[in-house]
Amino acid sequence: MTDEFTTDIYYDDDADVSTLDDETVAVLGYGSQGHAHALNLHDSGVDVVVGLREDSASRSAAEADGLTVTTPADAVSQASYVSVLVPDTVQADVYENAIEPNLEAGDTLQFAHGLNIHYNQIQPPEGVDVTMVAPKSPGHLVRRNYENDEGTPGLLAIYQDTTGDAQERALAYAKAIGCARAGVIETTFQEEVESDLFGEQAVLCGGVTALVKHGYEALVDAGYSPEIAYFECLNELKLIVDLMYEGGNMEMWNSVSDTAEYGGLTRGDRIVDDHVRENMDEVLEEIQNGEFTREWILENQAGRPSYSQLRQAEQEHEIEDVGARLRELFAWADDETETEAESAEVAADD
Ligand SMILES: NC(=O)C1=CN([C@@H]2O[C@H](COP(=O)(O)OP(=O)(O)OC[C@H]3O[C@@H](n4cnc5c(N)ncnc54)[C@H](O)[C@@H]3O)[C@@H](O)[C@H]2O)C=CC1
Ligand SMILES: CC(=O)[C@](C)(O)C(=O)O
Ligand SMILES: [Mg+2]
Ligand SMILES: [Mg+2]
Repeated sequence: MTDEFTTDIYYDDDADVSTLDDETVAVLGYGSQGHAHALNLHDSGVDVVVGLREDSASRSAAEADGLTVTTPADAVSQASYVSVLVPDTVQADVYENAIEPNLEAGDTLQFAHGLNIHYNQIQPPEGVDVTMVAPKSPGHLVRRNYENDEGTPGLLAIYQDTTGDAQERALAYAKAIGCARAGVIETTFQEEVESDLFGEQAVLCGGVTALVKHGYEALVDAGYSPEIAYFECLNELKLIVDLMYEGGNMEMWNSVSDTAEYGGLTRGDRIVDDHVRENMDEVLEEIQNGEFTREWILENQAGRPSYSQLRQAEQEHEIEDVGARLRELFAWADDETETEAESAEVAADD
């Protein structure tokens, strides 16, 4: 563990996967996170059973991957460690119908996102440990990094420690899925939920795609070709962010031209200005006061009308078609099979 920072960060040497030797881990769900956790745990020598509905399209993938698959209720009844990796919006229902009836004293109930616990959608019983191991990465990269002998940073939180060794078991789990290779930061359910919801809304998913689309539209509306706009504002973003990922903003600044560096440093704050920060603070407030979660729960209860409409509009944005056609022309495109994300998306939709 390092104490260089304000939080405790744990690494492989701080955890022992053999802690789980006598445990059976039920992984409920086999989508983005579920398939990664189940396969990484399995490859780390942990006894895993996957819990999926009888009609789930994910079943064939999990069985083809050599994993034992059963229903969520049966998986929980077999397990002493339950990892809830179904969508946030169905967790309360799965908990009520499959988990709670089969949970036993001394079991671990674990999440990869704290929303349902923090916003009181699930009230766990006394007598069980309630933990969180939350990878800071999309699931298919949690798997890819593990297979490449790398890892993804993760957050670890203990909501309830009845047995006295909740943290030891959660750390063993985090190591088994590869997070301790990169660092496991101790936090709380509240801090994980609020920072994760904010990050995905304001920066990683919402903010960045809005920036890309506005940049694309500004160029195309000014008469530049869609192909140039796509390569400039979307494709090259990965290459830029790769440098930031490897060595911080300065590695990127050191690699781009002086012209780009001067232009970026002088104009960047005009594009993402104080008004954007005010909007960020407003979005964070909606997360902290529960407004976002209430809205998301009501949206699902209504059958996702806005979600479906927004997703359709996103799919129909010109940049999607231009990008798909350009990616097909990449010299290596013929080698591509269905991407992991696409296969995880299929699994998630069932
Ligand atoms: N997607 C990501 O990369 C990340 C997700 N998380 C968290 O991980 C958890 C799982 O999310 P994802 O992996 O994105 O889910 P997903 O949508 O990719 O996959 C959901 C899986 O659950 C199954 N499923 C759906 N409804 C079900 C039901 N009623 N009963 C049983 N199985 C059902 C689906 O067949 C699928 O296998 C969530 O709490 C999420 O917030 C945390 C970090 C990152
Ligand atoms: C991949 C991830 O960390 C997210 C954006 O928080 C999520 O998928 O919920
Ligand atoms: Mg996240
Ligand atoms: Mg998230």
